Amino acid sequence: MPAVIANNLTKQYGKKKDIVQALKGISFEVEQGELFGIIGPDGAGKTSLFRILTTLLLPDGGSASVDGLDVVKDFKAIRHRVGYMPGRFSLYQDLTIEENLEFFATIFNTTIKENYDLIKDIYQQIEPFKDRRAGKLSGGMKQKLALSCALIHKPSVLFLDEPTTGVDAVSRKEFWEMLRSLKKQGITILVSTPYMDEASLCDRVALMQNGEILSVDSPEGVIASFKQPLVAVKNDNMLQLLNDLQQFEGAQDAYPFGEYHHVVLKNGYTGPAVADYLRQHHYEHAAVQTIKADIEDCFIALMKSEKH
Ligand SMILES: Nc1ncnc2c1ncn2[C@@H]1O[C@H](COP(=O)(O)OP(=O)(O)OP(=O)(O)O)[C@@H](O)[C@H]1O
Repeated sequence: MPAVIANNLTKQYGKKKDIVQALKGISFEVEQGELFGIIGPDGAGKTSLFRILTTLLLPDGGSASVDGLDVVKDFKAIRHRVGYMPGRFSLYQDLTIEENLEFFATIFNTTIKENYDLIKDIYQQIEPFKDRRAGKLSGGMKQKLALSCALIHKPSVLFLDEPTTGVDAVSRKEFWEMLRSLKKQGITILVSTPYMDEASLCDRVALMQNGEILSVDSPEGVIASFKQPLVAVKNDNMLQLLNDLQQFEGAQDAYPFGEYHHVVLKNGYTGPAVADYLRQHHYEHAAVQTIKADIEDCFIALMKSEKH
């Protein structure tokens, strides 16, 4: 039995002229023990989806189950089985680290001691500061405390809504390592993120945009679906270069990518054709390299093809 099943979920906000269709019929399944990513920009509908699956919001249509339990009918039972780390900091700022953790343990009728093993690796990193108020912690420490609190009742499915947003690169990396070790303990994890590069750290990812899921696949599967030739181009005047690349008849798309511009070529065009075009436009020293698509290139292509 899959750990999570979403079947044609819909959700809208507002009335009449101001209606926002936040979820437009979302369907997917997450297997037990999977680390499943939901990647999408702000406003894609990730929070609405997580709030429905954690029984904090009712869907307008469709159905969903977690651990075989229905999110509407069996909401009470589900609440004991899921851990939820909301996007915004959810802890009590005036309580200390230890008091926050005790509070969450008490609501679930358990104790820190009882489930210490599960949170040990994470909690030990902040335990030396256990008397510090949550409001006075750094972003990375808050994140570790919030994760400990979401885990303290030993959930079988963990929902993490944008846990790495606004967190520095080192803490982001550490956080993903923590998730991989939680996965080894058999916990199913759904994690949402706006960062496309985090997709490659998941077992499978769903790409979400405007209330719809555009694809569900393994990171390798997403990359394999990219069939167009791709080149990376660099020169001194990157802004002018981008404009010129976008005018190239063989370019299907051109966009900034780190210190390069990536150009997706129409079939039949190759790197040397791009180099010729640039020479004709007086770029004597532009570096043009044929490259393999990265997961971000694949998502950009999927999102743009959906928009058209
Ligand atoms: N309570 C609400 N009332 C009106 N519109 C809402 C409400 N909550 C969300 N929305 C709208 O629904 C859409 C989806 O929002 P949601 O928060 O689910 O997306 P998200 O992917 O989590 O984005 P974010 O990271 O910005 O929270 C957005 O257009 C948002 O403005």
